Amino acid sequence: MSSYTRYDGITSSDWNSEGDYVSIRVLGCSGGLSGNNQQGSTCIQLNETTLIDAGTGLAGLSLEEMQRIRHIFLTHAHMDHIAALPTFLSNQFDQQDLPVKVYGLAETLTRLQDNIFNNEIWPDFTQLVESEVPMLELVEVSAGDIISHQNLTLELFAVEHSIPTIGYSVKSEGSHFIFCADCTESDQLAADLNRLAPIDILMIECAFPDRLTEVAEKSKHMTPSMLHRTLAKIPDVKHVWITHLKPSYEKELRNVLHGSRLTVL
Ligand SMILES: Nc1ncnc2c1ncn2[C@@H]1O[C@@H]2COP(=O)(O)O[C@H]2[C@H]1O
Repeated sequence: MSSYTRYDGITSSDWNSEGDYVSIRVLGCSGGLSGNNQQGSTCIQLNETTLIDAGTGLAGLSLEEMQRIRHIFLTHAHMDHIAALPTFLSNQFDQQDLPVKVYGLAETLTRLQDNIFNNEIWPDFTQLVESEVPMLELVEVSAGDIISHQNLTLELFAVEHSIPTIGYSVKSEGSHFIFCADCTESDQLAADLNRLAPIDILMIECAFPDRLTEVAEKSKHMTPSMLHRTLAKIPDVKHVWITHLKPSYEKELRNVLHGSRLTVL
């Protein structure tokens, strides 16, 4: 039986009684640098070798666990989703089965190559850097792609955010997990989630309180009202995991985010 494990060790039995879903480990899902509960920013482990995003939550893996990661599917290039990628790659010197494959939209990969792996901020690990094979391979993916990856089927869908961003539907042995990444309310999001349903677990964000609706609209995030309106349109979801709370508003958001199928991570 698979289980869900959160970064702090909470397992599937805390979330649901069925439990027989794809194994997901949420290593981090904060919307920033969280000071209160040590939670890192976005990083979700799908299996022993595969992550979605490489935020500071990645630091929750042991060195040995990090050195087994060979696939990272990125949602977008914002820092809270890639912050740990450069130093994570440095830990791969002399390891087997290189390169690490990092998958993302063309716009995401270009931003990484131009602004991070440019031999100024960090070495260009897509080239040989004192290792026998390059440590990093950038693999372009697109919204609409369906990827068979090990025992998982990943379906990529575009979401509305301030830079090009994709969400991931992850199916495994009859279970279905969706990570919407950073996104704001849109008709397209509701339509895509209904098209992809039924959904066992929907991981979706809520970054700002309603009083900051204007900021949420400008930065393309969700408020509780936006989230509730979205969820009201997608009935076929068993569990909703709410993520990406901005640390400054976390207490305020936790006070208002309640509902029968909702869990705030
Ligand atoms: N117009 C804005 N006003 C205030 N904060 C913003 C604005 N645009 C972006 N941000 C912040 O910058 C952050 C960049 O990463 P995120 O999209 O997770 O969240 C964003 C917001 O916290």
